[in-house]
Amino acid sequence: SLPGLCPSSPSLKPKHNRISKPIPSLPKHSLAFSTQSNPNSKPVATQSVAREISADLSKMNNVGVLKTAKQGGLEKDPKALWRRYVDWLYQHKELGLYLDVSRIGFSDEFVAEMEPRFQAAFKTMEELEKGAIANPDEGRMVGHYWLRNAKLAPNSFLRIQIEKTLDAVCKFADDVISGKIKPPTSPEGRFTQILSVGIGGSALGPQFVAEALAPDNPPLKLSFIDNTDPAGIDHQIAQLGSELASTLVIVISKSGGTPETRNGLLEVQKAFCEAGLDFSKQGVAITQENSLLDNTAKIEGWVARFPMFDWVGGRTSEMSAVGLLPAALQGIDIREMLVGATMMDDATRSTVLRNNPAALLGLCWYWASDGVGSKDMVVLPYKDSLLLLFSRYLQQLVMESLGKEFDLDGNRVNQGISVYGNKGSTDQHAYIQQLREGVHNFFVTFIEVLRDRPPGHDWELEPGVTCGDYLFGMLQGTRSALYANDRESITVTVQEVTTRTVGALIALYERAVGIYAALININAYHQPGVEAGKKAAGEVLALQKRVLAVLNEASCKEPVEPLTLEEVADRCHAPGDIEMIYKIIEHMAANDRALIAEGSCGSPHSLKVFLGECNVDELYA
Ligand SMILES: O=P(O)(O)OC[C@H]1O[C@H](O)[C@H](O)[C@@H](O)[C@@H]1O
Repeated sequence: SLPGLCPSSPSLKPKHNRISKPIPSLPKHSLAFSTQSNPNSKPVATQSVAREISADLSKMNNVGVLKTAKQGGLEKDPKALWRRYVDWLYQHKELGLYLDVSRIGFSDEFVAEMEPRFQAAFKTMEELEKGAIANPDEGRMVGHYWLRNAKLAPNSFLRIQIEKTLDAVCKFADDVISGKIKPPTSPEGRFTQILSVGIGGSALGPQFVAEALAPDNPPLKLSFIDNTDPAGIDHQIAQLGSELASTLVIVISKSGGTPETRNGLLEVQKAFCEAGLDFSKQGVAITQENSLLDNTAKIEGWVARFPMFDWVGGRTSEMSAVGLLPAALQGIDIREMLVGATMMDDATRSTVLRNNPAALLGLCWYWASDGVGSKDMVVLPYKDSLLLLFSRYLQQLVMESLGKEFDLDGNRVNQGISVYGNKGSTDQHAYIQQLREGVHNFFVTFIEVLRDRPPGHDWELEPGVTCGDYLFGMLQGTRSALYANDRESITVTVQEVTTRTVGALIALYERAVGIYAALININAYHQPGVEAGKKAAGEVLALQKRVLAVLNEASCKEPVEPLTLEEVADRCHAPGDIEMIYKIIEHMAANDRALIAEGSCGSPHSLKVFLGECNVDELYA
């Protein structure tokens, strides 16, 4: 065993006189080094051992580069930390964006070991942007970078499509805002509301941009139906009330067939019908050409249709019509958002790690989560308006991209990084307790916005101190408190929340995910796992139809024949699905669509059910 690893060694004596279990004899390549903040802890591996490990590791076949064992705990000497901070600080001068990675403890050896992988990742990115089939599982190109710089597109056809769509979005938004395009009957004589119907990447981008950038009094107010929850849909429609007549409904679905979105559309069309309104005069579709949704909008003569491209994924579609149209209709300068993204794209094309903020993020993620997602990514924007960007939007971007079962070589890797968080300082009053003292299974990303309020609006709530100073203090204090307990963190700083910086932040994380995916050798651009859930949901609905048919038949008998769960399962020829049949009946009974003749859902074996009325047509359907 190596010197210093023996449990009796003073450097490893536990801080609280608890009996420490003897450290098991460790295999040669998985040296465990104390990361306790014990001041006496010293690197226990000598340089020669580290070199030996490093040499052997490079021969090991593994998901990623196993990081060189940590040399002791995290750096705690303030002078050394300051040097590390300055040495690694990334700054994008024009964007006013900083990236601080100094509180992630990667070693120089680790950076050196990773260099070849980063060069390979940069090459992968270069080929992706040139039009390579970067999504091999679906045989698709990956072109979200072209959306903000059409000249990058691999051919003139795509370039023209991108440019034409952007111009069409801008013109349509101008015409709606000016009242040139208006609803047929509305007191205001113009559109005043937008109702976006879409889910996942067809909702999260528009939602976070609206929260981050919409003016307090936008020309059209945006609301969302992003689920197939009847009560949620009713609530959104009720909120619109009579303004339904001046509501532009934008239905967003890349595939054009997502069930939740289709249900939302049908529910909204029903509301229009009940209000005596012609939906086609207020409907807009954003979908792939010739999709079911596109053809519906075409046949029904909706107000407008905008294309989505198969080389843009839902989670990277904010710079397509999906995000640009809702933003433009709220008066947001979408061309500025594209400029910010373009500037960041240029920066994240650098092949020098230290000059590439996305690569620096990838380095931190790999180190902190061992390249296998061993730690979660807690994201804390200390700015209310960035909550959705850094919680639900980033959650989808990271987890739907990286959470994959197989790598590109077909190895089962079950990869991913879990993302959660809301906002600071609010979350300090929720779960920071566990982060500071509990299970150490995360690293933090702080998002800092330097400008607290527009110029001239600041106010001292006590001599020399403003509300924003508290927010600043809370961020810095939490960062220090976590680091003092060996909790690592990254800090992204922007001057203020502007259209340009939001565009840059989107681009930064899109690229970071792409580079990290290359480091761990996975396809970041498909989502096979989502299909499994959709298929299973279809099977439940098919079973529900069979249950209804069986209950209907029993209910048309004279006298009515209430059935037990076993009888329903047998008549559905699905004895193995009795639990799902019970759940279906429970759901129908709760919505007055099945009647309980005997027993209760609390004791399934006692249940006898039938339908309230016999549907003769169904009998012979
Ligand atoms: O835009 P749609 O085709 O309706 O898809 C909406 C969402 O569906 C699935 O959940 C995909 O995993 C998401 O990436 C996508 O954003």
